[in-house]
Amino acid sequence: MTTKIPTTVITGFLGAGKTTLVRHMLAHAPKGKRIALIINEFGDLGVDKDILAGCGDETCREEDMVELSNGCICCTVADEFIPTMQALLARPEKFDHIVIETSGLALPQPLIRAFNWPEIKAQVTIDGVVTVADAAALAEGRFASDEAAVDAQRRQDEMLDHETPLGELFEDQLSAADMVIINKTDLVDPALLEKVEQNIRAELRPGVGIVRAANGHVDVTALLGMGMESEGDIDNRPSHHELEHGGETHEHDDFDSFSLNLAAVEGKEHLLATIETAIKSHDILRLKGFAAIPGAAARLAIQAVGPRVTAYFDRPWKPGETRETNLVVIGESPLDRDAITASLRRAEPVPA
Ligand SMILES: Nc1nc2c(ncn2[C@@H]2O[C@H](COP(=O)(O)OP(=O)(O)OP(=O)(O)O)[C@@H](O)[C@H]2O)c(=O)[nH]1
Repeated sequence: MTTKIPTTVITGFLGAGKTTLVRHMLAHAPKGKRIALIINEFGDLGVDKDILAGCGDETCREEDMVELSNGCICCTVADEFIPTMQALLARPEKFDHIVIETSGLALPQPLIRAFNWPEIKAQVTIDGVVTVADAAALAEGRFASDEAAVDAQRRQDEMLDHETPLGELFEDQLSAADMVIINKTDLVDPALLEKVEQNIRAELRPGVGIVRAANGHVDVTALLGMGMESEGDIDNRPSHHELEHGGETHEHDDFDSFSLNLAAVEGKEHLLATIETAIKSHDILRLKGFAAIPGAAARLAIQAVGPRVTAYFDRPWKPGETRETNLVVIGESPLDRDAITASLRRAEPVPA
């Protein structure tokens, strides 16, 4: 009997901390364990892979990372995910574990179901589905922008089980979970955190564990080796989208993303302030990328989740690398691309 390779699926909304968790997992995985990583990202810049590849640990080998950037993994199961998995399994090097980071907008259910496809079923199994929840976003009510209005509407219309696209997607991600990590606990006070946890618990299947964390710091040995074989239990993990739209493709047309290149920026503080203003003036859910700061020998990684903008120099520029600023912007459709672009271009130096 061949032993199947365990695969951990990491899901969770945009900016919840999936990449941060993966980085922690790779850094703290048992020595000698070879882990392959499949990264799927909404937006076409490949920021997550770049961040992970910059980690420098023996476990973050760039050749063990595969990027699926052609749309959300749940919509590209047949065309992209299965062939990618087959190619990974056909490699001469053997992996002990596979980790899949889905995009923040992915429905986990189609991906879980894919593990029942004969092409891969014989060789891999889902060790566990881990859903990362953003405690700060939940505490601030960012998933249901007007929860009271939605509830009032619900009371009037029993058929209306449709929340905001964000709320619905988040519930699909929770119902798929074998374990939920409530992340960003450092940003939320304990009483509110308790409420967040209660709300999450109400959406989970019985018995699903909840772990609280900051910066994805969880016990990695508990995370790898859950042995859930989740693909066998897919019918118990309902998805709003699948129930309401049958087998129709999930188009993600509720969300939009575009990337922007700035040849030069005036300076770090000015750039971050400009981004903050753009986020406040437009409905941007997520913004990330890398910036070339004048005079800096390292590139600046920029991360914005909702109103919170952070930045750090992640690695030195490589010799010959083009020093430029690339940002990806994600939000609910329709994004006013022209206005957001104009707003972000204020970070460029004013011509003399
Ligand atoms: N304060 C705080 N920030 C966090 C925590 N976890 C992650 N972050 C920050 O949140 C931002 C988003 O984290 P990521 O790990 O990139 O989130 P993600 O879920 O991979 O994002 P997408 O792939 O874009 O959906 C980064 O700036 C992280 O440093 C946490 O526990 N506390």
